[in-house]
Amino acid sequence: MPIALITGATSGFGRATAYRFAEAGWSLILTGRRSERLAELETELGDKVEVLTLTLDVRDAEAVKAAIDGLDDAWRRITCLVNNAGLALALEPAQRVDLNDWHTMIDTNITGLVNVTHAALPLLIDTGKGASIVNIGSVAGSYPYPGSHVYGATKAFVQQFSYNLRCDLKGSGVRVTDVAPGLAETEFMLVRSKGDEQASKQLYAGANPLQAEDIAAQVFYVATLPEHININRLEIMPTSQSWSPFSIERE
Ligand SMILES: NC(=O)C1=CN([C@@H]2O[C@H](COP(=O)(O)OP(=O)(O)OC[C@H]3O[C@@H](n4cnc5c(N)ncnc54)[C@H](OP(=O)(O)O)[C@@H]3O)[C@@H](O)[C@H]2O)C=CC1
Ligand SMILES: O=CCS(=O)(=O)O
Repeated sequence: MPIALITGATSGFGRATAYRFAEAGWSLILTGRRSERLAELETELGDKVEVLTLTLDVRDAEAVKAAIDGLDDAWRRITCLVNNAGLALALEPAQRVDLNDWHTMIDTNITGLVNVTHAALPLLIDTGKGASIVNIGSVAGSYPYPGSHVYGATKAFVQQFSYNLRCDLKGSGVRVTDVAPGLAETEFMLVRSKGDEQASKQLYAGANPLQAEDIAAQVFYVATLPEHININRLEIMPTSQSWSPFSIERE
């Protein structure tokens, strides 16, 4: 069975993606920081498919490398890497943000993603044709909005890194896709608001947002296309979400 390595599998898109690949019988390497949630996933999915869980903080380059280098032969033929672990922090405008929040987003969404990619690339290249890297970007990487500051910038990195990887992976058979969702109901806003359940409920209320399963279906779709097809970028919004006019400050 093909193997998917999914980062941030303990919640939201990552968790739903684990379920989607399990439905198709894939073997799963599931990672996240919360070991108890990983253990739950192993219990829930382990009787259906092969599951290996790795408690990992993607920001820790050495730990990521040790975990991936240390995979047994049976787990090394990775067909799909889903770089999903990530977060937004801070709802304030840039001039009022705690600098630590910016660093956490950069360390997780950029450094974490490149840590995992760097460690997994040799394995994906060994797998060759049909292998893929699915990076979870965001509409925030393409369109500015107030309060997006470093979060949107990290997702712009994800998009460009995905395109640039394609250039270097030419001839290897490994595909790369930037999946860029818009408003989606997960623990994302709970994390962004630092635990404010009311703020999270309010954001999604009446908006008919994307659900984690909607994104999982798209990730599975791009990873299972015929091997000669590479979707470069897939941008997905709920129908309820669109753009506003430019904002003009008048005298
Ligand atoms: N929901 C949305 O509206 C959108 C989200 N996204 C992106 O989708 C991705 C998934 O977010 P979503 O499912 O919504 O949010 P969730 O908060 O539900 O899930 C985030 C996941 O990332 C993991 N994670 C966070 N930091 C780290 C870390 N340092 N090391 C390892 N794992 C980490 C968490 O696991 P744990 O805490 O156990 O480590 C968790 O499993 C993110 O990259 C996010 O930016 C993109 C567009 C829209
Ligand atoms: O990445 C998340 C989507 S949004 O909140 O920036 O629209």
